[in-house]
Amino acid sequence: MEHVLEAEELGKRYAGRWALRDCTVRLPAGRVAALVGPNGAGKSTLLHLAVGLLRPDAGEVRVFGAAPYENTTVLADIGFVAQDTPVYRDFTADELVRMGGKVNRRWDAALAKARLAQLGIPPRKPVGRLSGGQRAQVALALALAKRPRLLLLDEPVASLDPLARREFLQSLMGSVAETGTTVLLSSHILADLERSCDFLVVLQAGTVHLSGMVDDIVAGHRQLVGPRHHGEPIDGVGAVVRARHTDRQSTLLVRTDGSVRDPSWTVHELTLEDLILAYLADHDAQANHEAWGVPA
Ligand SMILES: Nc1ncnc2c1ncn2[C@@H]1O[C@H](COP(=O)(O)OP(=O)(O)OP(=O)(O)O)[C@@H](O)[C@H]1O
Repeated sequence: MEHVLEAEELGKRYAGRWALRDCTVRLPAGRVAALVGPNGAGKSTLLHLAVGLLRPDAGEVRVFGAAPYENTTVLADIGFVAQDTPVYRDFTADELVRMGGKVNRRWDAALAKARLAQLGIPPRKPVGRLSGGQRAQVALALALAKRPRLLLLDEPVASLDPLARREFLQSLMGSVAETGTTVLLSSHILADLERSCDFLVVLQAGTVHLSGMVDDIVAGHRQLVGPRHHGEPIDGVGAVVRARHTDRQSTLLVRTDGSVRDPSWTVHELTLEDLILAYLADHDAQANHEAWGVPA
């Protein structure tokens, strides 16, 4: 399988503190991948390393086989939209489309114009006077016009209304299906992801907790509800990811490679959103409380 992006024990420190650590992940070609994790998990840091804006402090990241920080030629194949959609605010969308043609090898101005026209973005208004969501659409249109082989999007839908969000993700999937572009997008809006992404990377406190094809991940997890569990093995369960207990009952998120046959457990399937939330919940509670000097 061809991997577009490969990170191997990748690490980045800011002022001596690891923002990303031992990050090993491989992104297969042609996927729309979601990068999820709580605030401060290291998502932007990973994306900035992948587009060569940051230099790794440990390990390595390769995009199309090259290290982006050292090898800037690979950047022609990468489209990137940063979190704050930093387009030049004094320029109009039309001017930005024309400027893009001057600084990019491959440039599909017609594609950008068709997208912006369809979205009703005014061509001759400075983008600084557009709404946040309209600016995000301009930034995406410019990134797509570059005809990138890998598109990195840092929270692209955060400022979009629900309809625009759906349209954005649908058109993204359409454009990916047409061009074979691989996409890695960070998002906090989990409900959208199951429909639009087929690969998932879960980051938590700078490390990868889960990555793989969405269908495999969903098929490989179940929630079990049953009698109070004290760690004894359960037939059909590979690992317990998370456990919650009352005096008499336990609720477990488990990895399973087959059916759970023990009749004392009720087995529930999980949505992708439930699964991600279960992975993320409570994880750093102890460390965070210690950092603030208050009891957990
Ligand atoms: N320039 C910087 N200087 C110092 N620390 C930084 C810097 N940028 C990020 N950090 C820290 O690195 C960690 C990871 O930040 P990052 O922005 O990558 O997280 P994120 O997952 O993108 O968060 P969010 O969802 O809030 O955008 C955080 O603890 C953050 O405070």
